[in-house]
Amino acid sequence: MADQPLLTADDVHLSFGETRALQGASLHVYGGEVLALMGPSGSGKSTLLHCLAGILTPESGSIRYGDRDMATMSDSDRSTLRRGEFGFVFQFGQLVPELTCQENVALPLRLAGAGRREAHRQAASWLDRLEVPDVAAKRPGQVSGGQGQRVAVARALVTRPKVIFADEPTGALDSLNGELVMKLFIAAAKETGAAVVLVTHEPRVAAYSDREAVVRDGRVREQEPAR
Ligand SMILES: Nc1ncnc2c1ncn2[C@@H]1O[C@H](COP(=O)(O)OP(=O)(O)OP(=O)(O)O)[C@@H](O)[C@H]1O
Repeated sequence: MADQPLLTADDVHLSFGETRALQGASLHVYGGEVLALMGPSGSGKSTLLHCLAGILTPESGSIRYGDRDMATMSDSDRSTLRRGEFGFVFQFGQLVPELTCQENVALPLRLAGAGRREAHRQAASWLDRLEVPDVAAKRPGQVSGGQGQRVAVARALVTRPKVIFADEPTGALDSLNGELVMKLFIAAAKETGAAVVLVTHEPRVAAYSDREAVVRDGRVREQEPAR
């Protein structure tokens, strides 16, 4: 694991109207680790994940990626960062319904400039690793929730991102496939030095992580990294 954090949240505050979702949340995420964000429903886990990913901007406090302050980046720099260096597995609406599952997985590579043939070859290989090669030609509406979730995981990993953000990535999966997805996240962290930040309610899933951080009332209590 790297010495310097890859991502740092420092005293982050964010409200939705009267709801104070984050009230001084601080967190460090290191390259090469799988970090599980746990905590009660409504405690601010997803909001924190969205702030770390540069999707939401805190009202106060800072989010740094390496030595860059996300708040001072332009919208277009933030989207370039998200597209080029981050991978996402979110609960809802992540696959493009008009594209086949293989085209969905190939899409981030195509957006990054890869040729069609190469993008499709890599997409097929990731669908194999996620053990859903048979859904390649189907559209997301024609596959089960669990298959769709594995396609979304393949799409997040295909570009070998530096940070993978996952919100309940195993929620629609049975325990065997949940385990498969967690092992692929761990492999991504260990092979490429990626950081994996995942929100989960399941202690069984968190048990695969290197470290846990508990979010409660918009604040974080994080385990010390093992050194
Ligand atoms: N877009 C929004 N508009 C209004 N309130 C929101 C919005 N997003 C989150 N909230 C509120 O902010 C608080 C924190 O929500 P958040 O989704 O971060 O919690 P969570 O810990 O991820 O919850 P869960 O485990 O149930 O997914 C909650 O009270 C929630 O209702």
